[in-house]
Amino acid sequence: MQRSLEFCHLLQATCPSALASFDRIIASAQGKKIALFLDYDGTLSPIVNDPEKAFMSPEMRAAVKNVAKFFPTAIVSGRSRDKVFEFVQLKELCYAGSHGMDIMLSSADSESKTEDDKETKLFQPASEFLPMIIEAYDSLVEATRSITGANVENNKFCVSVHYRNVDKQDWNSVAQLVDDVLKSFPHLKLTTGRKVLEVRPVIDWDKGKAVEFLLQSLRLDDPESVLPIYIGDDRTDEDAFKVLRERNCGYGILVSQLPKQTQAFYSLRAPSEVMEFLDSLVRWKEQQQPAHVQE
Ligand SMILES: O=P(O)(O)OC[C@H]1O[C@H](O[C@H]2O[C@H](CO)[C@@H](O)[C@H](O)[C@H]2O)[C@H](O)[C@@H](O)[C@@H]1O
Repeated sequence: MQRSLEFCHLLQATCPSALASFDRIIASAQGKKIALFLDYDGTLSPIVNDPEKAFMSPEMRAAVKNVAKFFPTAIVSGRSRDKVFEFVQLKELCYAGSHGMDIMLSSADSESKTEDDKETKLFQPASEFLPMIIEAYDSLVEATRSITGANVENNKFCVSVHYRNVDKQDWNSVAQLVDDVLKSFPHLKLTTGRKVLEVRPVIDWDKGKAVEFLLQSLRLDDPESVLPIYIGDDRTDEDAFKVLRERNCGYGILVSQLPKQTQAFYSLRAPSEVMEFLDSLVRWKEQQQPAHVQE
């Protein structure tokens, strides 16, 4: 208990709580439109052992639905776009799957329009890698078959090799097997996340680039009139935090219970605090509406 309190102080010291700093955050949003970017696993849903069961709560879904009524909102996830949509189930959002390599500008539009219209709303900078990713997925499944608890997930333009449920003494073997497979795929690279090894194309594209692309495409790239806020918990979210910090145009919010090196400005300790933050944004916006609009 003592130890976790100390950690908490350290994190607060380097990266203040977004809830405690809420007034300061909204003060810098005065006269601007807030644009929200939300990671999924560990941010909107708690981390669980089975990636197929990482459901978000109905309360969190309602909180995201509510913020999206007031602010343009996008989900930016390492999951495949289809999978993360299956979890979130909100048509009013934009979705960037596969760590930003599969962007659908508006899922609401995607159902009602023709195939041509759909294509103009889709951005897939790694599409040429699709056959290679399928091949790598098959090889990784085969290579890790003998490791109890290892789980390979196909995220369309990238592949996740999970070791959360693998005995700790076999973690190095998983890493070695993945390295060995990658020797046959020089155009794929490895990144790491929360008890997961992520295999993806070597292209210069990440969640940071995806956020820049979304800001531009949605005409939200004027820092004088837009304040982007990105909330995420993982290493891959750091690319997005960095973009906002370097452009000096918005805030990254790291979701973490432990102190971490981060490019984020603020922190929240768990998805429950993310929900509280989203609810606070909605309450603040509702208070700003003239009475006749609220009725
Ligand atoms: O960018 P994200 O939406 O955060 O996706 C990153 C990875 O998230 C998922 O894995 C993580 O969450 C799982 C469920 O809680 C957990 O079991 C796993 O250990 C975590 O690494 C997802 O399954 C991966 O494919 C994503 O790359």
